[in-house]
Amino acid sequence: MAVPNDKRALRTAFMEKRKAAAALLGETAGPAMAKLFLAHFSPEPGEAVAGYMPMRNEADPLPLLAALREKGIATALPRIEAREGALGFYAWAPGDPLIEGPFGTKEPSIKAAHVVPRILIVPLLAFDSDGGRLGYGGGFYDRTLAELRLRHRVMAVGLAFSAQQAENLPSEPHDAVLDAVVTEKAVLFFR
Ligand SMILES: Nc1nc2c(c(=O)[nH]1)N(C=O)[C@@H](CNc1ccc(C(=O)N[C@@H](CCC(=O)O)C(=O)O)cc1)CN2
Ligand SMILES: Nc1ncnc2c1ncn2[C@@H]1O[C@H](COP(=O)(O)OP(=O)(O)OP(=O)(O)O)[C@@H](O)[C@H]1O
Repeated sequence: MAVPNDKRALRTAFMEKRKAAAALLGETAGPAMAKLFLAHFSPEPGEAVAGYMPMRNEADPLPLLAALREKGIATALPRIEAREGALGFYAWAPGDPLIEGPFGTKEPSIKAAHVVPRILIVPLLAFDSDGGRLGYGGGFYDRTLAELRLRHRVMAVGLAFSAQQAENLPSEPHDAVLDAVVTEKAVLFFR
């Protein structure tokens, strides 16, 4: 099935909004988001938190990953294991080596240990007040959250600039919903 036209136009529009917000807020946003996350979520040691390596003006989760690591919480990054599949997660902390992955991503080394995360920090282009999420269109997080949610409770926490909030994103049956979003200003809970 073709990608709905409105999703494509929204991707272009929110790529621009995210770029402007990143330029405006600079390096202050990542630490502000880390502080807000830690004020609302308290992962237990043993509950791994998955983040991502920021690309193309995405909100920066590295200050948060570093803070979690200091508290003794295991942190991980995704690896694209199959184009049509779910992401795999592998142990990684700021400073650990990275290798080039598909689509311009950077991934943990092949020696990193496999991790099953309970909290996922999710990258996005846009979110809405129902927890709807727009990504790059690969469907990776939709498939990953659907698969993980069959097995155990997961918290999917979007990380975004407040300027990435959309009115009403188009929603398709396969779209996985976010539990919360952390911006530089607030934490929003959706379910
Ligand atoms: N930082 C980060 N890491 C991530 C994601 C992400 O959104 N952000 N992903 C989230 O899923 C996965 C990677 N998925 C991606 C999917 C598509 C493109 C991409 O550049 N797509 C092209 C179109 C390519 C095509 O049509 O073949 C584009 O948007 O121009 C990038 C990453 C896993 N790692
Ligand atoms: N649970 C699923 N099972 C099989 N295919 C899926 C599933 N979820 C998504 N897809 C596929 O992924 C495609 C892209 O989905 P969508 O446009 O919602 O991506 P996205 O959420 O914006 O991207 P991403 O999650 O990679 O950031 C869909 O058209 C569909 O073919």
